[in-house]
Amino acid sequence: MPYRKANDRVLLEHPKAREGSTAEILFFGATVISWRARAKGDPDDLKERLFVSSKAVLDGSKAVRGGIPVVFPCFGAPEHPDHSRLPQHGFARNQVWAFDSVVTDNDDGVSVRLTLQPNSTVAKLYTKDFQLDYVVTLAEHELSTDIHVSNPSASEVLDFHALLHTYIRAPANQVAISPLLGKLYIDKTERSLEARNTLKEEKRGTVDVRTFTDSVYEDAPRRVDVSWPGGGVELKLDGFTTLTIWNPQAEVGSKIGDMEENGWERFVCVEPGYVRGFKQLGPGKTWVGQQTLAVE
Ligand SMILES: O=P(O)(O)OC[C@H]1O[C@H](O)[C@H](O)[C@@H](O)[C@@H]1O
Repeated sequence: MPYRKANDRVLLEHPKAREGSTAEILFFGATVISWRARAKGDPDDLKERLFVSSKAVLDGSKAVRGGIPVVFPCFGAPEHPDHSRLPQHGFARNQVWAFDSVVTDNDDGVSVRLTLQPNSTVAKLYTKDFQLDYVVTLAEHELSTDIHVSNPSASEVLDFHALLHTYIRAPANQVAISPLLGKLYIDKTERSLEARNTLKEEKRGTVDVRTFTDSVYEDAPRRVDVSWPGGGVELKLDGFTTLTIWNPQAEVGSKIGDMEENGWERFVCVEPGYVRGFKQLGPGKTWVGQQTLAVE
């Protein structure tokens, strides 16, 4: 059986290889907290590809610092009246999701679906109807995480942001991210509100995170290359409109309580999303954002 369910998580195991790729998903936040995989053609290269802080809290009392937290329905501090009582990045990363089903289970890989619907905790903060389905698929060299947002309402529009806050394990000071040349972005490291609201144009052929970086690019590319000497991960994206690149460096990272010592040196967050303007989803409609990570 290529998946194992425990009380608080599900473990996916690739069926083919004797010691194949694995992924681990906490029901809390539907947070993927581990993805071990090897690069194609490199049998000795099985290793962890996601960063989770050693100080991350995994008992469900706070969002996980690392892995792939799911951000919904607001990114950052709430701006929309429907979100006014929500914390930063919304509630999806702080709720226990239900294990729904095994979607596929064959020689290519294994795929499971987790779901989140309104519950009594969410209802205290947020009154809109919604249905989230999250399908996580483990293949030999790839991990796909697809978020489906549905609006069950018969009459109301659902306004939301959605984002996958992917912490890629990487030597942060050596990563090169492309292709972002010429893309417009918001620089959230700017001090004044005016500067934060002014679009900049990316002039670099490859983007690095050697200084504190918090950039929200418009017009997300369909493929993003994150590489460093000796390694890399490619992201294939569909449905997303923005790409956020975040690394707090010591300047901000040292103030994050659940960040391990010098943790910012060991990851870059590459975050496909729909976070510039709200997705306005009509009654009965579904929006899908798909991310596939592949070891290079
Ligand atoms: O500390 P968190 O709430 O998990 O947020 C961590 C980071 O998430 C995103 O990358 C945002 O662009 C950053 O502004 C934020 O600091």
